[in-house]
Amino acid sequence: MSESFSTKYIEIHGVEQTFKTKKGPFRALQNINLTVTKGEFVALIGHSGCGKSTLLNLIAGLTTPTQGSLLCANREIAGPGPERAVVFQNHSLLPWLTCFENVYLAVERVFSANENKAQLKARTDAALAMVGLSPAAQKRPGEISGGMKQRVGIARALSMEPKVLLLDEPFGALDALTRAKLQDELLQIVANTQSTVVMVTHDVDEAVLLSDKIVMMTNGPSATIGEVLRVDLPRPRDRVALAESAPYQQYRKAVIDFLYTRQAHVEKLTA
Ligand SMILES: Nc1ncnc2c1ncn2[C@@H]1O[C@H](COP(=O)(O)OP(=O)(O)OP(=O)(O)O)[C@@H](O)[C@H]1O
Repeated sequence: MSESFSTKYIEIHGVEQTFKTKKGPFRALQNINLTVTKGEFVALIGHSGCGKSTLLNLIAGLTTPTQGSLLCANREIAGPGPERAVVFQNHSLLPWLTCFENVYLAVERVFSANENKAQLKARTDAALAMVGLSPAAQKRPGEISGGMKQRVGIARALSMEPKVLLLDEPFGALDALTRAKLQDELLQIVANTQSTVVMVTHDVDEAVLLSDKIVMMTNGPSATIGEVLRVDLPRPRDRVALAESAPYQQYRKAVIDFLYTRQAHVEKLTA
């Protein structure tokens, strides 16, 4: 197997997604072609309603395309799988379980066939430690902040050791300071775990700060990929130093130009 072949983690070929609606078929996406390589951080950005979540759901295997194909690690994506963990904006934790139990549930599902309880517990502890949540392990979601809940969601996803981490606006509901802190933590975690990440965002700065590649989508209906911007900023990235740098500003401007000049449609974007 050649190196370039084996490092393609996600391949999307000619994908179209049409929904059945009361008013007839609605084509949300058309002709989507994209490759995400191992260890790459990809941001999906575009105006509200263009189809970012639809595309992420297809990669997650929560839906199937009406045309085209999606592969993960050279295998057709035919449904959800532990190699593709999803973190949603609303953290979707089970409120009656502690943070530890929420993560343990996922660990158990993926590893219980081959590992004993002590090993599963160690994995859970390690995932919570990775997001700095060991002290809150025995608390329930109702007893912790929104940012902490989101960290539990990320810990739960990471605990499954997924090949790909799929993030659907994971920080969208958080205040600016918490959001910045979690972005920095995510950068650190991704550097440590070498994870492959696809993240939906509305935030231009978030996309430039985190990504290796920004996939800019045209407006729907029948949205497609308008442009892919490669972000060649060195890592580790420091938000304060970067904000002043000329290359950062150029990447930022390229995304803003695409969104506001070429796909003008003002809604919900943070620039
Ligand atoms: N199950 C569905 N049935 C019918 N239409 C749908 C369905 N899911 C999504 N759509 C439509 O497909 C389009 C894309 O939706 P999607 O949620 O993927 O956009 P988005 O870019 O993620 O939006 P936002 O940024 O606001 O979250 C929208 O017009 C939406 O109304």
